[in-house]
Amino acid sequence: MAAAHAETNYTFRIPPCSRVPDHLNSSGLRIGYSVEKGRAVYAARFLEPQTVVEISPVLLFTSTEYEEHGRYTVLDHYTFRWRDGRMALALGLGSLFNHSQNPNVSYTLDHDTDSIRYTTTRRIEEGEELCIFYGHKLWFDAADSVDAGTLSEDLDDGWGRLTRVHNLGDEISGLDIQIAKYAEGNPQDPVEEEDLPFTRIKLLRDDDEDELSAVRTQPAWVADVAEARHTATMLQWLKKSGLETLTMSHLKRIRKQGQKLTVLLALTSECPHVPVLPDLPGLSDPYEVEVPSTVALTQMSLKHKNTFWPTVYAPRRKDEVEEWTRGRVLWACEALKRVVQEARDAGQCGELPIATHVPIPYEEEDKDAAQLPASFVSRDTRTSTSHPLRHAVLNTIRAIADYRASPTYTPSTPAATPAATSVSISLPATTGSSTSVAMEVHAPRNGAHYLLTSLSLFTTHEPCIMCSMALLHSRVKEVFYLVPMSDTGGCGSVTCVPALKGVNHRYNIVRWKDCDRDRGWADGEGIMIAEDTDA
Ligand SMILES: C[S@@+](CC[C@H](N)C(=O)[O-])C[C@H]1O[C@@H](n2cnc3c(N)ncnc32)[C@H](O)[C@@H]1O
Repeated sequence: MAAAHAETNYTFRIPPCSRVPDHLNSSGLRIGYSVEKGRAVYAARFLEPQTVVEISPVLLFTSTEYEEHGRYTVLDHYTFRWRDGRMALALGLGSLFNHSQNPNVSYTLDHDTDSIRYTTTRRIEEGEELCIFYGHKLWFDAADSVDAGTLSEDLDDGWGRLTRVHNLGDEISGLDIQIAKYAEGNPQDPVEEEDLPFTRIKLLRDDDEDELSAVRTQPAWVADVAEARHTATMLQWLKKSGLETLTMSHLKRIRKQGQKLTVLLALTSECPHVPVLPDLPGLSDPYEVEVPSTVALTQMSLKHKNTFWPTVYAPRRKDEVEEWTRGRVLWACEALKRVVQEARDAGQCGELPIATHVPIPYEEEDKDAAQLPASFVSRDTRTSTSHPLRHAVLNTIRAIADYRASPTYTPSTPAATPAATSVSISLPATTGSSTSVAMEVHAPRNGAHYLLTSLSLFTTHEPCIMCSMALLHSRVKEVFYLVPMSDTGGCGSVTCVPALKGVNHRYNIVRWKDCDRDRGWADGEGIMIAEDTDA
């Protein structure tokens, strides 16, 4: 929704409240009146998130008709850019949704049925106004946003301003709405489970660290104490020394190996220099050992971690849900947007419109563990390579393994570069020419580690059973997908591979909401494939 032309030469008046009809649609929306905005759509009752609240048929104008007439009329405040340069006027309630910087309704242009579908993006209370997002370049002073004018002038934030909104195939998608929503506010703020744009099908089980190879460690300073009676003195000294920090709270202070007692002094990351110790008989010089980076969540993980250093055991409460912050949700929305773009491009090049993306992890802990200085994007290349196994997921797994395992590869940008730098890496042709690596160099790569441990994989379509199994073997941390594949999916539809009995690894599965075939907004993204395709 946006005025197509800034130079409209008529006066638009906000209709007076006496003109508001008594109207209630079957989803519980009514027309009301707001002094600043004119007519508006309100919730007559509580509405669940992801509810389709209105489907408006549209009246279409040809581009000539619109250019010659429509744009000089009040229609210019109400029309949406449709296909082939046509303009659409939403009938029903569709034309009465006002604009908000924090919309609670997303909309999808349905070119097959010539209609626009409006869906709530969050829980809406009775009496609340329902608003959509018109774009950043507004032609009026928005009542609920002081920043809107500044944005339209100064900020190219990916919406591409109004013209982008109007371009064919670039309609405001559900993802754009979500990105705009989570870009606002404090990135540290937690997001309620029900407000997340996705559903977590399978949470990471606490046995994710059950393998010894998955234990993440870091160096720490320790010292041996010759006599047991001196450990208490050392602990008292430590408290006063300033070496102890909260980040050590998952580690016990003393390790006993046979008769040998060792005291944990400090994490090397927090105390780069050799600590100066008190003058105590039999105390060794400080030396470094590897200690676990995190608390032990399971008994098995505790056993493994204790082989490095005695660790605190803190199992999660049953059904405890991992918390998501606004920043992390934004990270996920942007990663998904990237993968949708890649799939759409692939489709336009004659490939199946399926793509995968492994971004640099959001959490610092995962960043450290994964040591992935590059984000990886792959598309399905079965068509161009005439190879049945060139699925997007397999191409990504292959690309990351090749990149990490190659002993000869040296990033063209030195690893010591202080700021993140984008460079391109050529990958072996066997993965298909479409695998690209957007490399942001932050750290030296880990040449020995070819798995996807600690990494999140985003994919447009639910992976097939083969790919779901490959992801399991690759030890991926979590898989996000947009389109469920009811006939072929191995992450919840036909079967749930990581939940099968006997598998030696489990990963989280996260499914985007409202993306069902023929119903959800993903349907309008140009990436739909036959349901019996293995994605
Ligand atoms: C599609 S119409 C929405 C319905 C309109 N309020 C009416 O009464 O017909 C778009 C117009 O509504 C008004 N409008 C929409 N959102 C607004 C907002 N946040 N603040 C002020 N006016 C708004 C602007 O005048 C805009 O040109």
